[in-house]
Amino acid sequence: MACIAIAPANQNLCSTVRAPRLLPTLFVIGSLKAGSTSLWANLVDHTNGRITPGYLTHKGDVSRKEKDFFGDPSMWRLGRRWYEAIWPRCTKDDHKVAVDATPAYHVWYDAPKNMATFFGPKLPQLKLVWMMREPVSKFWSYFWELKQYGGEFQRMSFSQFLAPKLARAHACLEKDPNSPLWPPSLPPPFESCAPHLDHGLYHPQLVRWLQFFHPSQLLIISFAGFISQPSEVFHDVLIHAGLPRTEAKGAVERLQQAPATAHRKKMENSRAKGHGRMAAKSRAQLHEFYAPFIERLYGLLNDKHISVSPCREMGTRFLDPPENYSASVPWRDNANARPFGQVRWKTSATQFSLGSESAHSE
Ligand SMILES: Nc1ncnc2c1ncn2[C@@H]1O[C@H](COP(=O)(O)OS(=O)(=O)O)[C@@H](OP(=O)(O)O)[C@H]1O
Repeated sequence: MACIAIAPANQNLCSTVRAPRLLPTLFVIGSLKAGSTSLWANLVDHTNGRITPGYLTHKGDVSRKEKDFFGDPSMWRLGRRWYEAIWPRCTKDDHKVAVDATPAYHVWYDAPKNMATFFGPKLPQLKLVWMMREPVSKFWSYFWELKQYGGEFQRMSFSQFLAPKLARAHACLEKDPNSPLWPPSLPPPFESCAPHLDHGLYHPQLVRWLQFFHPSQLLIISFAGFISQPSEVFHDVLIHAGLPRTEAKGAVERLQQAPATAHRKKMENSRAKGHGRMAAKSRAQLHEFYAPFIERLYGLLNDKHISVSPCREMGTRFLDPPENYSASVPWRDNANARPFGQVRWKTSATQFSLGSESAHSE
């Protein structure tokens, strides 16, 4: 566990209003479709109440986990009092840690700035967790999530969904090959250059977060590592949140002993399972699109010495596509944990080693 910086003993952040509230110090800021529901459920289910999710808002069930406040401008407008009121009251000897797990935060350009405004000099006390998944399978997962919402996405095939977005992004890259393509609000001609695709552009997003947060406040989680070593990742997150080692150990034991219930399965939160796999051509196009951004991200993580959990994936190419890649099936081995310098991205359809295409492709 030596690669995870040990957080100072947990300090509560109580708001200054007359009936002070226990404000969150732990934030899961990303990524959409990268296991955040599962991690969040482990945090609130297996820490004996030590990690607390706060109250429901008008957004219903999902708001136990996701408060949305610092990202979505319509939520930010609700104001400080509104946010404070959705957390439990502070008690004298309260050792709880409140968690706001909003995986869309990393996509909102103003989220880190809003946090800085809200927390002021206490900002350095916050701990951020960012789960990162190889962006092509993440994009596929998000497509099936969008289909749940009905509307225009309901009738769309994956290639109909993808083609105009890629065309738009490539047009922007032709104008400037170094365009970050994010945020969507870049000035013309780079406005909305990569709709939906921009969720996987971790590099420019991380640059933005580092304008407000010290690298040691961040813990990146490898999605592949989360699946293969859930206990180790859980332990790292608890230590990052400031829990003492003895408590973290107890929580990990409870997680390991927990039965595989329907609740746990539900918390995996899959919409993509049962929908086959992405067509080889789309997959190759997406890999080609994301490859340079992922290279830049590896460079930034290494330059800033940002912790990655599980430890064995630190300094590795943990976001590369695995061999025998299938977008619909998360991999469970350690194929990705290769040293950072070793380039593995392959960018044309013919270079992929592909199994036979699923009958349900798209
Ligand atoms: N333990 C475990 N094993 C394998 N896969 C897992 C696990 N936990 C979460 N997942 C996968 O993570 C995807 C859901 O991520 P999120 O909960 O972050 O989604 S959301 O953004 O909050 O909607 C969703 O991915 P897809 O199945 O590809 O859609 C889940 O299957």
